[in-house]
Amino acid sequence: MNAIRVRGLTKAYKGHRAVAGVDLDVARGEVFAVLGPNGAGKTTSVEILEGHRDRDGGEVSVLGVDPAEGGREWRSKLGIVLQSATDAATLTVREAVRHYAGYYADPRDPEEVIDLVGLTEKAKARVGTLSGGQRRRLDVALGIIGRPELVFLDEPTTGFDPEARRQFWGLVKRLAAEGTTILLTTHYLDEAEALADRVAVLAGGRIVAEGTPRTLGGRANADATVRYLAAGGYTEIRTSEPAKTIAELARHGEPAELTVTRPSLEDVYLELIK
Ligand SMILES: Nc1ncnc2c1ncn2[C@@H]1O[C@H](COP(=O)(O)OP(=O)(O)OP(=O)(O)O)[C@@H](O)[C@H]1O
Repeated sequence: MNAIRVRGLTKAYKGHRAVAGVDLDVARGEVFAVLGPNGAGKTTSVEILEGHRDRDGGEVSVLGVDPAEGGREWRSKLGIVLQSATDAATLTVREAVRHYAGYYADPRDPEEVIDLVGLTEKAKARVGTLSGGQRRRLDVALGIIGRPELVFLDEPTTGFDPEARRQFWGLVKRLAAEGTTILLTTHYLDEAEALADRVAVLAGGRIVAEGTPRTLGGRANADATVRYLAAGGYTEIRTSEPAKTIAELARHGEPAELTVTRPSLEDVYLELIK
C-alpha cells in the first residue's frame, strides 16, 4: 500500500480552482518533493492530505485512511510542519518539545530531537526570542517528536542560512534512512535535488511533470552545451554528442575555459512552469 494515493483531487475558493485534478502516489519510505510557483496549489493540496482542509472532489488516502475521516490514532502517525511558526512564545525550547512529546504514546527523546535540529544551545531560550530560522527548526522538532510514519514538510528551510539548510538536509536524510515517508514542498530546486527520490511540478493546480530529479522533463536526455573561449569571445555548441564535439575541437589545440553542461533542474523547472 502506498503512503499517499490521490486521484482527481479538486478544490476551489470562491469559484477559483486552486487544485484542478491532481493525481499522486507516494510509496512508503519515499521522499517526494512538490515544486511549483507561488499560488500553484501546493499548500492547499498538502493541507487536504493532512486533514486540515476540506476538498471538493477526488479520492484521497493517507496511510490507508481518508483524511476527511482521520481520527486521533491516524493523526498520531503524521508529523506536520506547517508554514506558520509555532505559537508557544513563553515556553522555552526544551519545555515546548517536552510538552509536545506528551501528546504521543512513543515519542522520541526530547533532548535527542533538540540536538538533531541543532537547537541544543538554545534549549533554555524562550521560543519568542528565537530567530526565524531557529523557530523553523523548532517547528521541525515538534513535527518529528512523535516518531511519525509520514512527515509533511511545507517549505521547511525558508529563512534558513546555508549552513542550517545543509544540517536540515542531513536530518531529512536521516529520517528517510529510518524509513519515514516524507512529503516536502519547496521553492529550492537544489533542495529537491539533494533530498527527493521523486518530484512533481504543480502549476495552476495541476501536475505538469513528475519524475526523478535526474530525469524530470527529459533532463537526462537533453542536449549538452559545450562552451569555450575562442579568439572572438565565448562559443557555445548545443549537441547530443559532446564527447565527439570536444574531440573535434581538440584537434585544433586545447580549447580555453572548456565546459560541458546539461540543463539544471532549475532550467527544466522554469521551462515547465512557463
Ligand atoms: N483560504 C483561502 N481562501 C481563498 N483563496 C485561497 C485560500 N488559500 C489559498 N487560496 C488561493 O488558492 C491558490 C493556491 O494557493 P496555495 O497556498 O495552495 O499555493 P502554494 O502553491 O502553496 O503557494 P506558495 O508557494 O505561495 O506557498 C492561490 O491562488 C491562493 O490565493
